[in-house]
Amino acid sequence: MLTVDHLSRSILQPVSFSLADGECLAVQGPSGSGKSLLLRAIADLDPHEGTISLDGVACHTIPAPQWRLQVMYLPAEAGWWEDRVDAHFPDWEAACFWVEALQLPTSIRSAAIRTLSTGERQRLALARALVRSPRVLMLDEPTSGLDRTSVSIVESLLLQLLQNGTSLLWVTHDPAQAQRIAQRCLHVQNGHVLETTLRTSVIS
Ligand SMILES: Nc1ncnc2c1ncn2[C@@H]1O[C@H](COP(=O)(O)OP(=O)(O)OP(=O)(O)O)[C@@H](O)[C@H]1O
Repeated sequence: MLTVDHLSRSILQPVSFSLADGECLAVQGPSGSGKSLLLRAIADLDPHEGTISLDGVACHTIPAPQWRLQVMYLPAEAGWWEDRVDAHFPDWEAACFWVEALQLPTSIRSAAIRTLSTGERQRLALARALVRSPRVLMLDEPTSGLDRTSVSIVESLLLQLLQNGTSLLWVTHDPAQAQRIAQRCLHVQNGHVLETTLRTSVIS
């Protein structure tokens, strides 16, 4: 269980909520409202006030890199620091499972990052996160650059992850997607966060 208690930073007003194992919370709100600030603070990537804990262990009590492996933030545009794809995957065999699950060709291994489409890079970044098996995965618009088929593939895969106990915080600008993936939603507006209940259940 992830617990966020009076978390605040810069424009982000104090927010408290919890996220159970295997639960998905949608995060919605206008551009510039503070959604990424919220997720980055939870990943302990930026200074913040308040307490964040995972199964009762507060993030400030463990080294930040260790926390970020368990409570992982995947930005809308992931960073790439090497030219070739496989240079970002220390264990390519393990990565293959996720690469194939995301319906990317395994030949992508030897591709140059700069030659990939936005959608390919987006799915590859997701594979890079999934191979590390985070307990909580925070996704910043993970399907924004994808066609409908790829969106369905990503949603189905993440649903399986939920069923296996991974927790998700999922930023989306698509209200229909929020309805499909989550039962609860955090609405962010001018740094204020309001929790609401969504009507329908997770993806079928
Ligand atoms: N490190 C920072 N310190 C202070 N303010 C910041 C910082 N990073 C971003 N901001 C500002 O905080 C506001 C919220 O930014 P944020 O990136 O969280 O928006 P967002 O809701 O994720 O928007 P979008 O949907 O466009 O991605 C913006 O006005 C942004 O300029």
